[in-house]
Amino acid sequence: MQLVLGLHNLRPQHRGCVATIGNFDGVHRGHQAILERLRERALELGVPSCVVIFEPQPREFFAPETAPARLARLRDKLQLLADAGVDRVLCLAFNQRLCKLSAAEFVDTILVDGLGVQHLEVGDDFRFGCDRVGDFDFLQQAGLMQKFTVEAAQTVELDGVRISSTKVRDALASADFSLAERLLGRPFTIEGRVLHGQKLARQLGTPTANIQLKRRRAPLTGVYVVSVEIDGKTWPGVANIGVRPTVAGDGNAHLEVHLLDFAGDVYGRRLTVAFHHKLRDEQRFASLEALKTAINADVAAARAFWLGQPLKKSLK
Ligand SMILES: Cc1cc2nc3c(=O)[nH]c(=O)nc-3n(C[C@H](O)[C@H](O)[C@H](O)COP(=O)(O)O)c2cc1C
Ligand SMILES: Nc1ncnc2c1ncn2[C@@H]1O[C@H](COP(=O)(O)OP(=O)(O)OP(=O)(O)O)[C@@H](O)[C@H]1O
Repeated sequence: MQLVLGLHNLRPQHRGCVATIGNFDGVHRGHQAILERLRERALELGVPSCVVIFEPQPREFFAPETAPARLARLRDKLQLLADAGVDRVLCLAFNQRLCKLSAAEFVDTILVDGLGVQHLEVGDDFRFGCDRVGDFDFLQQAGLMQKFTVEAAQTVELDGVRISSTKVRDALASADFSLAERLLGRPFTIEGRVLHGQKLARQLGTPTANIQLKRRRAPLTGVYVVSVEIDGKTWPGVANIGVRPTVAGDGNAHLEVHLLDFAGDVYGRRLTVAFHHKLRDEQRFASLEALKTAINADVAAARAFWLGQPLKKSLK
């Protein structure tokens, strides 16, 4: 999959494609259906498929403090789009200039002049352009004039409710991991590289792998029963995701995993963590001793959870 960063990096050879536009946070089953249709259209027309995404996402630009935590980092989103067979991603900087483009300017500059789009695939609720005035009808009218076709993808629902990134976030916030899995079409996982921590965990009796989240906020916080994939092998574990109030961290979200039956060095390795069950909220303890007692209880609860439960071999 080819990644084009910014409109200015589009070249004449990039013109001619089928495209879709959106945040695609988490690449859930609704997104997957659009991507599937996009792939079919690309094959029919003999042109590449292109997904237009924004960085930051529009809500993060307009309201950075209240925008929801992302389900996946940009790197993971690109991997998921590549896995869905997308040929090209155009990642546009969402800034003052872009957000002021009218719907007509957006179509002319990005879709027609930039991408030479032949077919557009969007959800029926898709809105774009300054003040979100552009919609499906607007695109269809523009397509008639500028010679591209537009199709509204059928809404994908689960139990009568439209699947959305928001619904996945709600499922994670209420620790309903089986619902999250049904919305995503795969288990919810967080992937990252293991960094060196403050080396306090050893003193607490439970060594932990500190996974770099590279984001300020995570879509879930608390203590969880997890499984962890390392080099294709899956291990049971218990994890804390949060700001670690007892040891006064840097204010950023951290993910720390204690692997139940693993003895070895994981520094620098990439781990994939799948969440199965919430044990409790993160707490500020009065002493390290109290934190240690709580962690020991978490480990015991995680062992009890895994007793008699088969570990899924692969998280993908
Ligand atoms: C299962 C588990 C539960 C945890 N629960 C909390 C908690 O409730 N509150 C908190 O401040 N830190 C919690 N922590 C994080 C510890 O504060 C952290 O592991 C410790 O500070 C060691 O950090 P280090 O790995 O950077 O040395 C938890 C860690 C684990 C593994
Ligand atoms: N359940 C769905 N069925 C069909 N199309 C969808 C569905 N969800 C999103 N889409 C379409 O996928 C494209 C990208 O969607 P986008 O990620 O911007 O929104 P979303 O998933 O609804 O997220 P949010 O909850 O943050 O609004 C848009 O064209 C959107 O209309």
